[in-house]
Amino acid sequence: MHVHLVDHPLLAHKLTVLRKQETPSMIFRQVTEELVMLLAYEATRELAVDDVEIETPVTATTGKEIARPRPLVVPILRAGLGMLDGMVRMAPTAEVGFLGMIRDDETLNIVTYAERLPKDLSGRHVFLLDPMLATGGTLAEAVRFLYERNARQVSAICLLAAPEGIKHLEDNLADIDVNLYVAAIDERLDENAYIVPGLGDAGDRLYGVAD
Ligand SMILES: O=P(O)(O)OC[C@H]1O[C@H](OP(=O)(O)OP(=O)(O)O)[C@H](O)[C@@H]1O
Ligand SMILES: O=c1cc[nH]c(=O)[nH]1
Ligand SMILES: [Mg+2]
Repeated sequence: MHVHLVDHPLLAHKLTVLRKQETPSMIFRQVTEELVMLLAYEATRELAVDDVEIETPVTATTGKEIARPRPLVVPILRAGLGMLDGMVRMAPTAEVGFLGMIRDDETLNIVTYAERLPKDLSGRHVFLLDPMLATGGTLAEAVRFLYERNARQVSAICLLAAPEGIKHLEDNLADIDVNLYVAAIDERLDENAYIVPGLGDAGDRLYGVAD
């Protein structure tokens, strides 16, 4: 796995807004989108492009377009949904698939409760979106799911990661080539497997407290 810690003053500032407990959901959603746009700029650096012949008002020339097959963006519901709009604004030719996964906060077991993805992901660059990489259980399952559908170019974009989660991915996805883009790697997990200092429950902060 290749870990890309994207170190930039704008990311650091916006992440601090998300961390503050008094930041309301409306601002949290807006700033999440902005953060994703900045991370997407780095995460899409290796996207393939094709030459395309175009006419400017002045002359004929050769431009570039994102190559086909189209990239696939996959937010992991629920919290990953908060990252979707920012990502597709940056990658306008991308298609979107969905994975619904929830971590049982007591057992830490991962349940996949929804899936809407192409059956065959051969040749596609897939971008997984999830703000939080805590134990790494969710992301490891999501990457494995994509791999089993023949995805061989997988990039995961997360806002925050815990060192324990990165280690879990390294240990469990040693056979898969994954690029991980994060805005910060925090100190550790607490006894409830929440990221410290973190930002709390990303899904709840985006959308309100779930039952
Ligand atoms: O690395 P892990 O220990 O697996 O934890 C991270 C997962 O927890 C959060 O989702 P959650 O399960 O709370 O679902 P939600 O998005 O519906 O709130 C987060 O968005 C990740 O998907
Ligand atoms: O800190 C954490 C850990 C898991 N899920 C979250 O939303 N936040
Ligand atoms: Mg949650």
